Amino acid sequence: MILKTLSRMRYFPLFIGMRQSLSGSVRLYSRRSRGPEIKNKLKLATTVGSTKQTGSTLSRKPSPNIRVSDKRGPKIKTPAHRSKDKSRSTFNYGNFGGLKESGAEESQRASKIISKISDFDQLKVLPVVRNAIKQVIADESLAKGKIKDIKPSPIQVVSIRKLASNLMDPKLQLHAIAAETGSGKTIAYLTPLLDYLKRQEIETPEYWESINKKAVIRSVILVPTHELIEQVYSTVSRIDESLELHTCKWGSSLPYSDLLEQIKNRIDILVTTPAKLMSLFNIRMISRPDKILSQLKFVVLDEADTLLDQSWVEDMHAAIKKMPNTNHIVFCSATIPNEFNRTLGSLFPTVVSITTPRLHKLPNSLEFKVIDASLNPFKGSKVKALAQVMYAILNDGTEPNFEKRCIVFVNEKKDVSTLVEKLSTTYGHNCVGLTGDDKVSERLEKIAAFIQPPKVLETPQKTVQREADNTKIYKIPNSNILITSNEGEKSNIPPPSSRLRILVTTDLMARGLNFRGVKNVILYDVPKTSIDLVHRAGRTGRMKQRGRVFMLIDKTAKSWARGIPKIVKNSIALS
Ligand SMILES: Nc1ncnc2c1ncn2[C@@H]1O[C@H](COP(=O)(O)OP(=O)(O)OP(=O)(O)O)[C@@H](O)[C@H]1O
Repeated sequence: MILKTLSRMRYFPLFIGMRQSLSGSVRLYSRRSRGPEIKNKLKLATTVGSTKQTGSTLSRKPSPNIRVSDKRGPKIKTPAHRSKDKSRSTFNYGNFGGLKESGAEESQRASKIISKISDFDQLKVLPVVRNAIKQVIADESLAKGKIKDIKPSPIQVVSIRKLASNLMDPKLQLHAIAAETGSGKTIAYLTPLLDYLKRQEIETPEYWESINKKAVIRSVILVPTHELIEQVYSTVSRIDESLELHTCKWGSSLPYSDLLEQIKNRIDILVTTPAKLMSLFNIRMISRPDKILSQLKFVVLDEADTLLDQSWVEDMHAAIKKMPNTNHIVFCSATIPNEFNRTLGSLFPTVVSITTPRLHKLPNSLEFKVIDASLNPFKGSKVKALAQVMYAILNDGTEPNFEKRCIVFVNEKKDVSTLVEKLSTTYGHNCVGLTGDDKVSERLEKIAAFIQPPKVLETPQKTVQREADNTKIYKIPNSNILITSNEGEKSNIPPPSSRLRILVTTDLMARGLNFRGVKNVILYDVPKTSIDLVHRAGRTGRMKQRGRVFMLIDKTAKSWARGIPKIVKNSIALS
């Protein structure tokens, strides 16, 4: 009961925060209206500000009343009181817990559809769009498959099928796509978007004639970071040619004059952030921004739980209000926090959710290891434990022909530089740190080597010949990772710097980024919430690839942190 009241309280400031910007009313989308209409005004209490996001997750204080599992070990909670289906169990993780549980019926329905549809040809998509999408996947996906072997992922099956059912219906349609990290959600929303644009051209030729030479934007994909603009645009731009569409990315480096040029030639798909889109109304050179957005029919909010978080919801809401003729709004995320779920339900009561049975489950291709730094030989030093794990990753014989990459997540931005310093100078690693304080251009440069597929090594790694055995060997519990007590072990392998590349960062890089072929993620700090855990761990083990997550704990770690390997193994959803 305490949890419920508390989360309602936490939710309530959301509307209060909005009141300050929406002059006393919160617009609600009514069931019958074609577009946004004021349905009723919420009576709101005193005001509190809304916290601005500062390039890493919001610093929320854990509420004292949140119950964490007891000392005896993590409780796998069977929330009988919460879900009718007694057989399901979820794992209440972190200070908040607080992820929406998908109902059993919803999962069963999705499983049934997924079992019946295993090929793109079974989905109602224009052949030209289907071929373009399969080509994009074949070009991008690491599992260099042949076009004919490309199959839709579960979330792509259920999303494309659902949106295709009434795709060209003129009324406002709202969908929320949610599935585990690395499950192909980008293609899941891009396919219906492309299909919509091409059908508009084919099925309404007069309308198409009336706009195709106009200065308009037909669809927009909104994302929270510049890195995601680059990533999503690199996928979207691959279909330019084949579908004769004008695509545009509006990040930090696009001058207004170039943007104007592109608008003049019609933009079919714009990839940008909400703030950039809203700045259209402040560009002197643009006299009628409302006209430019008057033909905006398809809107996607990727990482939607961030875009409708307390720190963004005002910009987001203002942006959506400027799109009066939208046909489709698609919200997309790997996590549905309860708070987001309530916001969505209140602002957009007709939203239809599209999920898969693996929502809020960590990828089952993940090996999840918990390493207790309070044990010997680390004696409480997490830096030592980290160094040993790096040493083990370097020498465990995995990825023998490629440069290994490892992403280290910390909770606090201030710890990034200290850790980079330690790993580079004390242990000689090739290591960079990235936070929201870096310029966008620096950030893009730093992550480039992690977004690209792994680099091939000139001299493949030979397996380590262990020297005379005066070194003690430590085995990480339930893993094949052996750690020696003597870090300075000499052996006939190239220095670490040429074989392992390390990125130390915060949650800023945890969302959505498709770190292609990165096999190792280290959680230097225990993530505070299940949302952070899902997104950080989800940077590896993507689209059925293997991946390893090492989480460092010490004696201050709560018992629920130790329960993660079990929930990954048993494929239990986080709640
Ligand atoms: N049908 C498919 N078959 C094989 N690979 C695919 C398929 N669809 C997408 N991929 C690849 O899977 C990877 C992950 O896709 P994507 O980044 O869209 O995942 P996501 O669900 O958005 O992840 P996150 O929740 O972390 O944002 C990409 O490299 C993409 O090229």
